[in-house]
Amino acid sequence: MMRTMAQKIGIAGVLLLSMMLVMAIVGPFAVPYDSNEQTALPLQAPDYAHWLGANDMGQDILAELVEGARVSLFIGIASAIMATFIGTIIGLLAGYWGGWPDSLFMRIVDVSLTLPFLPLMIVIGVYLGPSIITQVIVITLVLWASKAREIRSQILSLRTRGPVMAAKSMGAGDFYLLRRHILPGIVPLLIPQFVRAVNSAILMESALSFLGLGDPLSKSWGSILFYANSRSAFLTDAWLWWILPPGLCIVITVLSFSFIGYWLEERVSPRLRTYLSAMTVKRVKLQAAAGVPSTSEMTSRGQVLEVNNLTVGYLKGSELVNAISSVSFSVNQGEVVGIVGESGSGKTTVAASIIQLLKPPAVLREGSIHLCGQDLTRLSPMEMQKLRGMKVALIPQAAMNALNPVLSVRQQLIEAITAKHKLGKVELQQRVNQMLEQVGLAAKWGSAYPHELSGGMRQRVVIAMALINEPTLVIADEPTTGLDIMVQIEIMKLLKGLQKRLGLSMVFISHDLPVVLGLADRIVIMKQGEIVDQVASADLAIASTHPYTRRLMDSIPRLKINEPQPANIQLVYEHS
Ligand SMILES: Nc1ncnc2c1ncn2[C@@H]1O[C@H](COP(=O)(O)OP(=O)(O)OP(=O)(O)O)[C@@H](O)[C@H]1O
Repeated sequence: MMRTMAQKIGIAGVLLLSMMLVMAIVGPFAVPYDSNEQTALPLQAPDYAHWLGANDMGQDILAELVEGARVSLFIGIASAIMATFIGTIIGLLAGYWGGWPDSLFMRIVDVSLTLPFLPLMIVIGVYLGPSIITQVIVITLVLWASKAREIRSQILSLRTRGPVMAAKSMGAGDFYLLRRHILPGIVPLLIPQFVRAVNSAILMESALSFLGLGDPLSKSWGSILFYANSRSAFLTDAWLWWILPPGLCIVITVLSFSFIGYWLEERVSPRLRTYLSAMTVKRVKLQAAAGVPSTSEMTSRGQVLEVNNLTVGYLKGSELVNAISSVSFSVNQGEVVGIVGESGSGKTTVAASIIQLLKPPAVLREGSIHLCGQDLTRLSPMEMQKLRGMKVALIPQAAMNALNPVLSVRQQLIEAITAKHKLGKVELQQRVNQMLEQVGLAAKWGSAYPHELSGGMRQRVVIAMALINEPTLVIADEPTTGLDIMVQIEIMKLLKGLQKRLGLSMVFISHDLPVVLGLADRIVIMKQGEIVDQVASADLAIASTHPYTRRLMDSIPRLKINEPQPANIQLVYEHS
């Protein structure tokens, strides 16, 4: 069975922690601890042959370590549970209800975060008396506030997310929202928080006890170090048997919790889990890919893009399910290739593969994507980043998602240029104005923010951003989705004009055959992840005999009842 790195680390963490737990739980039966007898260990080094209990002194050390494991683990885990619990409740109340509870709790959090650790211990220790409980209270007081703040900010972001708003609009109550949407959203945050809290608490307890502020009646690993230090063990040979063992126990425990936390974080966060699995599979598969045409071979064919045998899968559990299989097509210089298919046929997966922005759990299993002779599947992320915008650009589906709401149109266009070129201020402004004009927006719109524009205008800005660095290939992934029919026609006219004027090579993706026919020179028809037909647009009505293509054509609405199907569908779009 193949294990991810996180799983291996998690297993190491569990093994290390088990050692410590066995020591804490079973240890006292083997080496009972008596606080009256084992308070003053001698200074001279023991006989190491008898270290593990064969003589009295070895037995004393072991008994103290075992007792230390019980005390340190108890304080660490108890403080972490309390700090995480209090932090979660306060963060939840403040973040979810806002208003005065938020203001009140956040002021308390601010004050708590400024509390100094040592004076707090001394003050509370004086009032309550030094004990394990006092240590748990002080450590909890120090740790809970940062947890509350993290949880609050997570909830602030969760409570305005789409699913929560949708549930609210359906009349869902607060309890339902908290149980179904908010709490599951913060669990992935709680686990690493708890583990970090255990580690911090163990380290804090050790530090307090080492400084002599621990419980004098119990022996933690920190107080063993305190006694060792007070009898100058750091300066003599005694460090090896008096300081090293408790020090190692602290390190092993902290490491074990960190390892387990890392693994648990991956377990409870599906995104993280699929990401790691996808990364593992991707490496294996791509190493296996072979036999792709050489760069010189590709260039001699004169194609801008050649996709060969592309297969991409999505990890579902431990299974890799193909979303697209053996997809092959090419785009010539100045040609527009339309990819048409019903929802879920794999169009977006093809687009994301070309621009190498497949998101986990997607795995590029095999195939090659040659852009101007370079196989994009073999480029490093850095090399690919350099090509994006310059050689290949994407016009995405939802313009609003592609634009930064806090930057003006001009700032965003300037950012797109300066990411790739060094231009002076005047040249930058000229280029931005020129691009705005090319997409049919007056220069004054440069100072507008995305929310001040209509959907069609936003889409124009996105087109301007994609074209501003004059890419060789443009991928337009359903660029008219969500726009009304008149704006769709405007955007299609704009794209067609730009394509002709700039001689763009383009992959145009849509589920709408008439829309694609209005622009594309060649049509690639996809169904269930495979290409089922490829034909020149002009010949589609006559040349294509594939039943699926014919069905798509039959589904195009006719303008008049009883009007015969036009021979060239391209006319339908142009007249509409
Ligand atoms: N994140 C994902 N996890 C698992 N499967 C996915 C994921 N994204 C897409 N798929 C699957 O991949 C297949 C192709 O999806 P893709 O989005 O590429 O299709 P599409 O043709 O672009 O659809 P649409 O037109 O609706 O956007 C679908 O079967 C879909 O279920």
